[in-house]
Amino acid sequence: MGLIFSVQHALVTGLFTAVLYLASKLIYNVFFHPLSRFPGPLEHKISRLAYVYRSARGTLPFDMLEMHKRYGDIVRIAPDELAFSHPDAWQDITGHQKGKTEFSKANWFYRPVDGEPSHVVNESKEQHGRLRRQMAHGFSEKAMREQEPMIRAYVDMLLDRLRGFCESGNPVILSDWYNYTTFDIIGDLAFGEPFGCLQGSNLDDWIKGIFDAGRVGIILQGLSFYPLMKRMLLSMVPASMKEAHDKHNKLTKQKMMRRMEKEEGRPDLIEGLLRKREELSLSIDELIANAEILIIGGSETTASLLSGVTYLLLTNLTAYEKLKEEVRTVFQSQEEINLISVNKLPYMLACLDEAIRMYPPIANGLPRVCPEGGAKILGEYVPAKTFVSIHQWALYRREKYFKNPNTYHPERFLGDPLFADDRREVLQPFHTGPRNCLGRNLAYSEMRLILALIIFNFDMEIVDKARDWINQRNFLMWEKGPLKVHLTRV
Ligand code: HEM
Repeated sequence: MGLIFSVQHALVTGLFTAVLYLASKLIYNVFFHPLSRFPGPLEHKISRLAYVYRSARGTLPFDMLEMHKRYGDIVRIAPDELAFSHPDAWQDITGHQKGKTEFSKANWFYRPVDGEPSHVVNESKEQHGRLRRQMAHGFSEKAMREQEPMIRAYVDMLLDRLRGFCESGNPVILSDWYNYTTFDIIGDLAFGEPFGCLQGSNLDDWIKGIFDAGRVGIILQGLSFYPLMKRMLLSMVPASMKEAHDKHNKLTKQKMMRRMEKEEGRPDLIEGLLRKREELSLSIDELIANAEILIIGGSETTASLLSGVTYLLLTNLTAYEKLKEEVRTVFQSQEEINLISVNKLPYMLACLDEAIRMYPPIANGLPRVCPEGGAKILGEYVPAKTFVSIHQWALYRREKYFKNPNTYHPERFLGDPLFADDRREVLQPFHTGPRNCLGRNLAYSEMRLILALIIFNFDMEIVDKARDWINQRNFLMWEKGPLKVHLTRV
């Protein structure tokens, strides 16, 4: 009897203490936390759960727009995180800090699994600088000129495969074919060999492994705030998943070994790191991690945008007709179209920029950490260690920065007076500052080459069922459905 009473007593006391702790934490977060003066929805101020829930549901970009509309340019989206939606936020958070400490990247987001090898995107400041300098060689103008024949060969293969569909009369899932092309190109540039996607008309298993890992990554990011639960779940990972992971790693290692056996001086994106491997103390796993991040960052982003621009053109026929006219007037044969000559297509560039605005490949915020001593962002003092982010999709859909933000108007990038008050400097899809995208020029060149050649060679019509294709959820990447298009040879 006495024992039962003691156990009951201990349970009640434990429960009471837990409830008291939680209640005081909630009250502290709302009223006494250093961020309590910033506005935001109550459920976001009290705990991280609301943010995790919106990310896991895939609606974070759209929810962020609603929150910024309601609470303004600065919103408290978690007890320890602020989201900013203003052109100046780019410089304040991601820009060069001129004599001040830079914002670092948030570990919970960039390193969701402890002990995984680092790469250029999640490295600490010093090693990042060294890696970036080396990798930059592969992104130079000279390197890109040398890479062009290889890139062109894959684009020609894409065109050949698409011609086949014209003959069959069936619609083609263009979103898949863009993915096949960009994966094959980046496979060759990062590992020295394509994935065979264009050849086999499907995504290689190795790539599927990367996508699966991405999905798991989102869950692990959210769980970083609940370490106990994370440890528990990680200990329950089924053997089959571990085996798949090991198989993926083995295949990747073989790929990297094959690349290392290739000739020295290959003009690709990994050569710079291989050349200085010892100086940079790069293990084979770190080399692989860098090649993998190039694959993820350099293919899905570009393929998404190509799908996005195609969808937006085929559902905005005035813009589509104008673009056709431009491409088919400037060029008389497809041999004239190359990485340099695509610069003669200003309307196409505007079409791409407007598509990036409406369908940015990286739609959510990539969280940074406020440095020691805190920082001023948009004139407000933000304490050290606060997570801060800029959510691109929400930023680009605000009326205060873009007139008619929900409709497709490439003209806003061509000086049309109707859009004179647009704040175009707000559009920074490749970020700004010392950690901005290294592949920006490559991405633009690749997208312009592919789009110009497709527009030159085919007339396109979207299949009716694909008309609401753009209504997608977002899990760091867009959950793209099949973009079905009828193609006719010109
Ligand atoms: C439309 C296409 C693309 C978009 C929108 C895009 C966007 C971005 C963004 C926002 C970042 C910053 C990431 C962060 O701060 O965590 C980034 C970094 C990076 N991107 Fe891209 N990217 C694109 C295409 C590419 C391509 C084609 C490559 C190369 C194959 C590439 C390589 C990189 C690399 C290496 C970094 C890391 C740079 C550093 O940390 O110093 N990207 N990209």
